Amino acid sequence: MNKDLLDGRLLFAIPKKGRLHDKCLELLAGADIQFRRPNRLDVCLVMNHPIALVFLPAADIPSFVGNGDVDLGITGHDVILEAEMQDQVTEIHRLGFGKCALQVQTPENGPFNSVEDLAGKRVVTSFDVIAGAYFAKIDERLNLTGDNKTKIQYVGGSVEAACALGLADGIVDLVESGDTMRAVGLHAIATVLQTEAVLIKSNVPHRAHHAPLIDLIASRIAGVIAAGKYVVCEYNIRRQSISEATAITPGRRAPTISPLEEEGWVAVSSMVEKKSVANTMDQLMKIGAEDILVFNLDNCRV
Ligand SMILES: Nc1ncnc2c1ncn2[C@@H]1O[C@H](COP(=O)(O)OP(=O)(O)OP(=O)(O)O)[C@@H](O)[C@H]1O
Ligand SMILES: O=P(O)(O)OC[C@H]1O[C@H](OP(=O)(O)OP(=O)(O)O)[C@H](O)[C@@H]1O
Ligand SMILES: [Mg+2]
Repeated sequence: MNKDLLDGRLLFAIPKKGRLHDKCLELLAGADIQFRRPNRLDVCLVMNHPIALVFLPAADIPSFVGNGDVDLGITGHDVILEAEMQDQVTEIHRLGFGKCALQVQTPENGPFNSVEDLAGKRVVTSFDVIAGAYFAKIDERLNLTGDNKTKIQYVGGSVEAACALGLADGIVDLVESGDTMRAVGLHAIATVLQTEAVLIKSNVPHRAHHAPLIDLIASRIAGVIAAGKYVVCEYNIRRQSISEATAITPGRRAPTISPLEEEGWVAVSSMVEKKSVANTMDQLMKIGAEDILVFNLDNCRV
């Protein structure tokens, strides 16, 4: 692509593959950021905004954003810390996907069942910066020095194979469902950190002229995230039960309450967190609510 085509455009980095890629495409669609990505091209122009999307490995995005090579990006909180870019980028929003934990794992029936047991031994990981700092503190606490310190070795992937191959006494790797860990006979002995996908912007000042567009994208993305988190719950209830109903469905500011044509009855409409809606409906039934309806949100600004 001709570099002039990118002039003046806000550069937005998106994971090109892996666990975060599909969710990012959904977010872009929800935020009405329209583009066509020609086969195998990693840079493409957005049709309805002065933006270019740059598709990069998730682990490279923190340094691209932190160094000001691109303005905005989506990646994991974990890889920002691993790239030591937390002071060069600002996390604008947590995005609610890519949630997992970075955990210290050892063979289930082995001799190392705490990080103190494992300290001084061989640890294999793709997160050698984070794991190195983590074990350095433990080594210091246990007065392990020189050759007795924990030996951290970097591998680029398939970390979980290291113990079975006899290359490691323990690993530090991501765990979501725990299926991978259990499948290879490992168990978690400590959690180093929790992570999820985040929207980040560069702290490099020469990109500041893009601030209004960054605010617009951030607000649209926040709307898409909130729309996935909430549903609208509507129901009818007797007027005398309004205060109980309001306690169960307080809404974000307050529920909308409108009179029904039938004397003594009102209709209530309120946003409710998706994850607790079944429980909310049970409670509404108990106070006599009728015709309880739940609607998904396509998009919102809240
Ligand atoms: N199992 C998982 N569940 C949830 N989020 C995850 C999981 N694995 C990784 N992530 C998140 O996604 C980010 C990118 O990891 P991912 O493994 O998808 O990228 P990749 O290694 O570039 O891709 P691939 O594994 O396909 O080569 C991680 O830094 C982490 O934030
Ligand atoms: O707890 P789980 O739900 O099993 O998820 C954890 C697995 O997901 C990631 O691997 P990924 O699929 O990205 O493969 P990779 O090891 O090749 O990066 C991570 O490295 C773990 O291996
Ligand atoms: Mg991976």
